[in-house]
Amino acid sequence: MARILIQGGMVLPMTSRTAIGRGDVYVEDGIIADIFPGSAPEAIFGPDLQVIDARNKAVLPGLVNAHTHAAMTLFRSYADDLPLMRWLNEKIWPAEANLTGDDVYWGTQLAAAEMLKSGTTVFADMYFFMDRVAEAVAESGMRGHLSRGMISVAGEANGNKGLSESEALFSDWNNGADGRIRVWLGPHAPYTCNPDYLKKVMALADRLGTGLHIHLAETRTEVEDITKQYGQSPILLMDSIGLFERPVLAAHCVHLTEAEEEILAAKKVGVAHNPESNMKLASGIAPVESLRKRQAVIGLGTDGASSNNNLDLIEEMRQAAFLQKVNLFDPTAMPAYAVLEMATIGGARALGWDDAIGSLEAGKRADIIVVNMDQPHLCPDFDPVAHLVYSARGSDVETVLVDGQVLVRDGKLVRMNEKRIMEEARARAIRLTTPQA
Ligand SMILES: N[C@@H](CCSC[C@H]1O[C@@H](n2cnc3c(=O)[nH]cnc32)[C@H](O)[C@@H]1O)C(=O)O
Ligand SMILES: [Zn+2]
Repeated sequence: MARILIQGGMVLPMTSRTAIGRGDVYVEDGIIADIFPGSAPEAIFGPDLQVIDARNKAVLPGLVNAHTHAAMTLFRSYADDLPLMRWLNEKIWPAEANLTGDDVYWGTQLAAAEMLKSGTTVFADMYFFMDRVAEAVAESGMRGHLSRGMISVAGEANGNKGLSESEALFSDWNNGADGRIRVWLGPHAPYTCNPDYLKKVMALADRLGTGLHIHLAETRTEVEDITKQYGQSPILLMDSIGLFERPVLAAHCVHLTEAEEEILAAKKVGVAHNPESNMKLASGIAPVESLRKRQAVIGLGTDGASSNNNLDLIEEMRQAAFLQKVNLFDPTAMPAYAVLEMATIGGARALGWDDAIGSLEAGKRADIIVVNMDQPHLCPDFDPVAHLVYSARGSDVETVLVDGQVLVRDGKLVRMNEKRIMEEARARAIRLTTPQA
């Protein structure tokens, strides 16, 4: 039996703010067996116990990246300073047309390396060649919530391919990698999937017993175009076709009326908030403080590295807080603990994975990060929550466990070959963005 004790840290279980305190987290065979306030009893110790010293460190659940396109790391800083539709149509989609499965595999490896080093243990991904994404997730030791992006606007054959590949991905990989992979369906957006197609996607999801990951209400242009085409906004259109009657993870949700906020909250739609992508593409400011007050389910995402341009959720937390505060002229809006909840248990709920991850509780999987707080920019020690959200950086993450396996130690990747991954990514990025003769 593999036994680990994370000893003497400031434990933030993310079950409630009052539960925060010094303690020992005890892991057995990949599962959190117990959390001892103060210190663990003598009986726990023994020669087979691996002890991780967490004194002057924060111990919290692994961060949940609730929306990304991992392999888009290959397009990091390839196309900047453009609005969404020009960015997609003129730069990203033409470059993506050259992608191979190997590119997606290496791009995902690069993303996994970056995410793990900054404390992210699970990511919700929507892309293509998803079997190769699954392979990279399996090898990296991370957890993946994977969806094959599906569209209907490129023709019926393409739409059907999306459906059949999604079903194959589900049967090959759902609960794969020792349960570290779950598969949902990924209809891309209302402007790339028409209602008839979405109904087919919904039927498939119900037959498989799984959920949907979609982009919704990202830009004003989307809301205008969909309203012109179908007579109602993206959220109302989705509601009217019954999309929200099953688990849904909706990325962005930037442009909402109050009635739409109510629908998202009432239907328990998981909202993936991506403040940096929304700022960079100038999409707008999602009303997440208002959604939070309505008890909506909200997670935090980075979106792809090509619209962020990194996958650092610690930085994303800070931006999420500041954006709400300045937008509402209210410094009490989106307080630090609420942001940390979005990045952990909120994200886990949005992914429908809070049965197993998102908080430190006996019985949950041991996805745990240890952050070094013994540094000038995190001193003195008033409030570890505020430090994590307002002062910390991804590089402060020292140790990362997924399923009880140590994947980052002393800030270094244990099983991944970072140098090899970067060499592959550099070469592939150049090939992908060079016009073919
Ligand atoms: N284009 C694929 C299906 C979509 S995969 C997911 C897609 O989302 C795109 N994407 C990335 N970020 C965003 C965003 O913020 N909004 C909308 N789409 C995005 C990304 O470039 C990728 O093409 C096909 O032909 O089968
Ligand atoms: Zn996206």
